[in-house]
Amino acid sequence: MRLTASQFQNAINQLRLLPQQGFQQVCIKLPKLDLLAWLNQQQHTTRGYWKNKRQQQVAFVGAAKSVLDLEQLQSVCDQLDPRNNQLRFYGGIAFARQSALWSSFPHRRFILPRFEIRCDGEYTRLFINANFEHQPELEYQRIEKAFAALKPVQALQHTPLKALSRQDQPSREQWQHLVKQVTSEDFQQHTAKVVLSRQTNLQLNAEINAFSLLQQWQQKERNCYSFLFQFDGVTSFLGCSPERLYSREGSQLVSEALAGTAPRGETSELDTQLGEQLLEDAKNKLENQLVVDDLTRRLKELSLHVRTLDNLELLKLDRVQHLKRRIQARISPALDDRSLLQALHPTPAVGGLPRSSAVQYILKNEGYARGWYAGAVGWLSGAQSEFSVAIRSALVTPQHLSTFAGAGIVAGSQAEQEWQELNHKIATVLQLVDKDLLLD
Ligand SMILES: C=C(O[C@@H]1C=C(C(=O)O)C=C[C@H]1O)C(=O)O
Ligand SMILES: [Mg+2]
Repeated sequence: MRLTASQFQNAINQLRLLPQQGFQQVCIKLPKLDLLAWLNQQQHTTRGYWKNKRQQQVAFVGAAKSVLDLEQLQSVCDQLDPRNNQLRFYGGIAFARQSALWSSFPHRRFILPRFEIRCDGEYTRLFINANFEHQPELEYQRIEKAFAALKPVQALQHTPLKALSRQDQPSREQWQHLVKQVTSEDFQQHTAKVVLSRQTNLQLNAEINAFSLLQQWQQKERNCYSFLFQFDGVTSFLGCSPERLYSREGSQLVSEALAGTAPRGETSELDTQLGEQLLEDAKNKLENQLVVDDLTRRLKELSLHVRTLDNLELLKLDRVQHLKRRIQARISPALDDRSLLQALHPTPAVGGLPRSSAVQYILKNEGYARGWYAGAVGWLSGAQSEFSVAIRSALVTPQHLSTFAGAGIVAGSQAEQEWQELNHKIATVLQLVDKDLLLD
């Protein structure tokens, strides 16, 4: 990053002219740079990355403010100016259960980064954020220190790796048992859908670079959100998710039901055929419809007006294609992101229906802690926000990678087919880690 000491000093002088209270921000124009490569060089314990489907991306380091619980999140939402879409808190909320593996990813974690570099195609800009809730002079010292620690960008290296072992939780046998239980007549009478999931653990022969992995992954999945969060300098949660939880611009809210899956075809004819079959398939349509119904019901309780677009669309990804229905709503300006997140998450695309019994079943039976997998990740500001459902994701430490996949189990689901659906969903990342990794 070519930012001179005098440019930085100018920015600090600008900051001093602003009211020395609350959260403040200044911005400097930069030449274009590779954000993931830049992030890889930084030494700050908090690092993160976000890219939306319009290819607008941001890399951030350090934290001017951290939010760890609902009360703090509420207080931040209350403080944010409803006309400002630049002061942004990035982070996420977990699915539900935590474990030692997820120790730096608590139930909720949002940060106002110390430094953000945003790149939206036209401009590359550095934002410096300040938190004047405490002593301003101390805050200036922190900013100086974080600035002094910034490192110049260096190209990312993509090192080939080998997986030494693979372990699935639940195992194939356990999966068969769970699917049988959920599809049984008795169970179906009270719970129509449970999204069962699996954690696949890989032990690697050498150190894996999370930034390089994400760079390769997002090149394969351009129709996706792309994200990375690291809060302890070591453990990264990253992924390329096709699913929007919601985005909000003022009182306009956009959401979607993304559920129902088929693999991609090897030829374009086969691919079109698989897509057409998916659009007509009763089990997959049911998976999707249950998400539509629940999201519209919940949004109706919160909104002034809700509209579900009539047509089912296909969303084509690297290894799978999905059914998608768009949903729009007009919300009251008084409704904040804390309330929206609480109302909409977890949708039946990752939990099930009814929510509470499906989630209880998942917690009791999956046999591992989902952590931030199937949670919600994104950012919020006063005027705007954007959240993705954290699927197609992985938790990465230097020699270990856990990746996750779920499948909506409804009446008519077959255990073996659903197991294959999980494999299709993780194929993109597995092949990037080790191109010889065989799917079972
Ligand atoms: C839960 C996941 O995906 C969800 C399940 C789908 C399905 O079962 O068809 C499709 C998209 C998502 O709603 C995942 O990828 O982990
Ligand atoms: Mg499915």
